[in-house]
Amino acid sequence: MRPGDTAVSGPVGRGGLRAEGIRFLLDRRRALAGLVGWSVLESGQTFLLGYALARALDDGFLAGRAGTGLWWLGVAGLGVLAGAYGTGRVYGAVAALVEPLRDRLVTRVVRTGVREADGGALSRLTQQVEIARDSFAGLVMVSRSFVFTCVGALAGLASLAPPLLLVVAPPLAAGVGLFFVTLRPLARRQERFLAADEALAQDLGVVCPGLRDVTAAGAEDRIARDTGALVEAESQAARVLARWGVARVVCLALGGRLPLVLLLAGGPWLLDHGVSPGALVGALAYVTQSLVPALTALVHGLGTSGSRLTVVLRRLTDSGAGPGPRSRADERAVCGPRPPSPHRAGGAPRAGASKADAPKAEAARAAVSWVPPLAGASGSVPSALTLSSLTFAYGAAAAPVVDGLTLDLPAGAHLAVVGPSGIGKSTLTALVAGLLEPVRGEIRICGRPVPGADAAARRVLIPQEAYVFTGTLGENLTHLREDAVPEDELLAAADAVGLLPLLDRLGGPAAPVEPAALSAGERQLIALTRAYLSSAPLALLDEATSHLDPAAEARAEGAFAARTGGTLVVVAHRISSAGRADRVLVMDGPRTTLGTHQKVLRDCGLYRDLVGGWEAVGETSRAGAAGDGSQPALPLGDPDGVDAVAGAGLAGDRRHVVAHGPVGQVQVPRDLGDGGPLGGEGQHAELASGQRHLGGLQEPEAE
Ligand SMILES: Nc1ncnc2c1ncn2[C@@H]1O[C@H](COP(=O)(O)OP(=O)(O)OP(=O)(O)O)[C@@H](O)[C@H]1O
Repeated sequence: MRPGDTAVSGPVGRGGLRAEGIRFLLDRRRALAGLVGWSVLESGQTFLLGYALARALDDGFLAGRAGTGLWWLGVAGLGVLAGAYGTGRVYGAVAALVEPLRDRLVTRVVRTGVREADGGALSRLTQQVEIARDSFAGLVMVSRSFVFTCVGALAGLASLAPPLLLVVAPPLAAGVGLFFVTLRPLARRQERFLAADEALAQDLGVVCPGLRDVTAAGAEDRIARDTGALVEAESQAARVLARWGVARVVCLALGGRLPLVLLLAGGPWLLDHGVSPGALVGALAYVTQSLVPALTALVHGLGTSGSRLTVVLRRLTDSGAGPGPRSRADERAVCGPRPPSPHRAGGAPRAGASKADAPKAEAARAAVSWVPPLAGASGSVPSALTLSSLTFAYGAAAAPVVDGLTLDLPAGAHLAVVGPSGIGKSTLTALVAGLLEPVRGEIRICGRPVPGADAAARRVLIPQEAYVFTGTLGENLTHLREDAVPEDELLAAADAVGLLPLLDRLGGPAAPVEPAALSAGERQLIALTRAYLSSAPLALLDEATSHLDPAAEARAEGAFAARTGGTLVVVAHRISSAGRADRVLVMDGPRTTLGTHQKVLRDCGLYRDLVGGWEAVGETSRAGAAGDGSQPALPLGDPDGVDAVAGAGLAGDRRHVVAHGPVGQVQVPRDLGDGGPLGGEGQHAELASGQRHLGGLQEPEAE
């Protein structure tokens, strides 16, 4: 390493950066001299371009001496060859300047990376070093090219005819001057834009992988607000930058186009005042072939590479070369300081949560706070859930999945949604959760519209795939609560939902949880208990108990149904869920049937098919009652109402979830009672294949 290559230590400000840059260049005087030498050869080519063209016309072709004209053109050709050779050597000289810069920066970041033992930071920083090298090389090339092109062209103009210099030089100087005046404010705006872009990229890097969790936690409004603010900030920075970008156009027009216009418009006058036609053509060649391209490269190159280099160098030299931005920001050399993430404001990652999970967990942490049911004008308590002519389709030309659905659920109601697979049950819950917007109609939870400012606080959606993060069990369970949850409340919730055995086994609320070490059913129990503990009055269970055994499912649903002030909507995974609900909504394409289990059983053929057939009611009911004796059967034919079915479980269900008729064209025997004539293994297999057509209403797992 050379003496001047010692790594810089400590933060370096703007002034320090400039001084260090000058020192760096002074240390490389030889490389700079080589660069100048080869650039002179290049500028000789520029000089010859217009001069030889003027001579070829004036002394050759216009004077009737074609040989002389061709000779001068040959000279111009040789100039091009010499210039090309010079350009080739220029690259070598630029490399002699750029590579030491790269080595120096790499040394610095490797030291930092090794010291901090952070491989990721090291990789990002070395990537930024490459960006710095490329930007520096670009900067050297365009500024050098502009200077030597100007020297060659202006010398050529002066030697052809001094009036030409007077026409071209002033507007060129004005354009270049304006460019340098606007360079600093423009670079600052560019930096601001890059910083805003980086902040947005970092925010999206946290939010996007956790979108499912954000949705599950009902944090959409908050995330949309926070990320939206960053989008708006970037948009604002881009607009300001674009306004300043207009200055570049003015520079180019002034320095490049105006000389051309003046030469053409003033052509007759110039010709009358001693400028030869060849000299005028030579001047036009200088402007169009040399000055305009060089000025354009300078304006675009210096504007972009310059500010990029400044930003990257500051990032690399400031504060011991911190790790810098990730993701998209690295690719774009977007460096600026990282603003605090709005999602982290006021909330450090929970103790025990892994680094990887913390952002997800924070993103998912929704402000689900209790919103008391609003009293109407009359003082009456509004319905827990109201759907008015709700209509939704997945596309403008698509058939509606939900069509004119009207529904009113009082607080404390327990609704089961059933229907064939793909009929729209999850779509309905997504609409109620505010994840989809209706095409027509209205949704209200506790009297307030969905979507709406605080809609997410009034419902909690538990999807089939349960979200559990690395942390303590207690952190997982209280994730949706803003306030501290007393341990006895937590234990009571765990007991109600059926989590207590797992809680004991893991070692209590303070025990660490490793999501991958839990079964799918255990994860569902944790998610269910978390939702149970949340303050949201409406719980939406979208096949959220699919991995639980029937008894555990019954217990969890029962807990939600009994939750104080709680209203429950269950997309039924098993038909037994419908039996436990006080209302059943059967979705059958655009047709829907709503009522108590008994009423729907009477009125809806599809529901009868789903539960085993109206005709088989008495028989199956009896068979169910004689099942394992531990749980009452689904009372298909019992007109006394739904109360009797609470807790309907395995034995009854297994007899009833037998479809015949139109559902999925499944032809399954009606009676598969244990010990019956069709109760062998082969029939179980047949039933299992039939289940897949039963619209999410599945038979309990085969024993
Ligand atoms: N994002 C989407 N874009 C377009 N169509 C969709 C989308 N999501 C669902 N659908 C369609 O909407 C219909 C209803 O789907 P949905 O998931 O609501 O049914 P489901 O009753 O919940 O089904 P399952 O019981 O199998 O979960 C289906 O035909 C499905 O293909």
